[in-house]
Amino acid sequence: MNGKPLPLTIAIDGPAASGKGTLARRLADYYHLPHLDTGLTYRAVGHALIIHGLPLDNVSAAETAARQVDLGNLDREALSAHEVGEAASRVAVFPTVRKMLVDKQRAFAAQPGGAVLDGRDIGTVVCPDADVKLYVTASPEVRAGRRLRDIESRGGHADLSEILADIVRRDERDMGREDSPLRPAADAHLLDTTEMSIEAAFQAARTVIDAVLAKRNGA
Ligand SMILES: Nc1ncnc2c1ncn2[C@@H]1O[C@H](COP(=O)(O)OP(=O)(O)O)[C@@H](O)[C@H]1O
Ligand SMILES: Nc1ccn([C@@H]2O[C@H](COP(=O)(O)OP(=O)(O)O)[C@@H](O)[C@H]2O)c(=O)n1
Repeated sequence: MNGKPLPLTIAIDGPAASGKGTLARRLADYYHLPHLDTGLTYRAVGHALIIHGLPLDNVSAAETAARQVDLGNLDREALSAHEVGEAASRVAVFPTVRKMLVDKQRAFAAQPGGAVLDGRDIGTVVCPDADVKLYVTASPEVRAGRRLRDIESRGGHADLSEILADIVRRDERDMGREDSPLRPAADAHLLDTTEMSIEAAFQAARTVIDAVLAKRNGA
């Protein structure tokens, strides 16, 4: 795209390893928008507790860590470990932690040109007025296979059935929590990538976004 009207805010949600981050980065690049992977903010909190040897149900330590999260300084490499994702979903149930992180995420989303954000509650809570909302999903088995390949590509080893069990447990926790559970916003476009390549998912998302932009332009 070139010369597309701004601002444009794109909200992408979905369960673990559905491909939302890959899609978000691709769309941000294509539409020249800043991107925030909000999962990294929850991962940063979980990671802080792990490295200080603190239990993951220590709310006040999680609050302190959440207050210190700096969006400009999120180390994707250090935060990408599978167990940090699990820790993130444990601390993500605390409403006070969520509020601190959501405030930072909303400030990012409020940039004049718009932004792409991906996570679990972007279309429902962080950016309920987003121009485009996508809910990316895929079968748990396919998602577990993708996560396993991620781990192996970083030189790690893991067991597919354990990864699958972790993913199912994380889905249940994320969908079942009281505050901001994972669910598609009523006006989200569903994108099931179970049998879609990264390129096909990108093209499908582009079709949705370009239709929204065309409508906005009165086409
Ligand atoms: N449509 C797709 N088909 C195949 N692999 C994909 C697809 N989308 C993403 N992936 C791969 O799956 C893995 C998880 O994707 P990622 O974008 O990190 O998921 P999420 O952000 O939802 O956790 C990555 O290795 C990515 O390259
Ligand atoms: N907007 C968000 C983003 C992540 N999270 C939590 O953070 C965890 C890690 O998110 P992530 O997006 O990095 O995880 P993956 O989908 O990459 O495995 C999720 O399992 C959620 O519990 C959240 O509650 N809200």
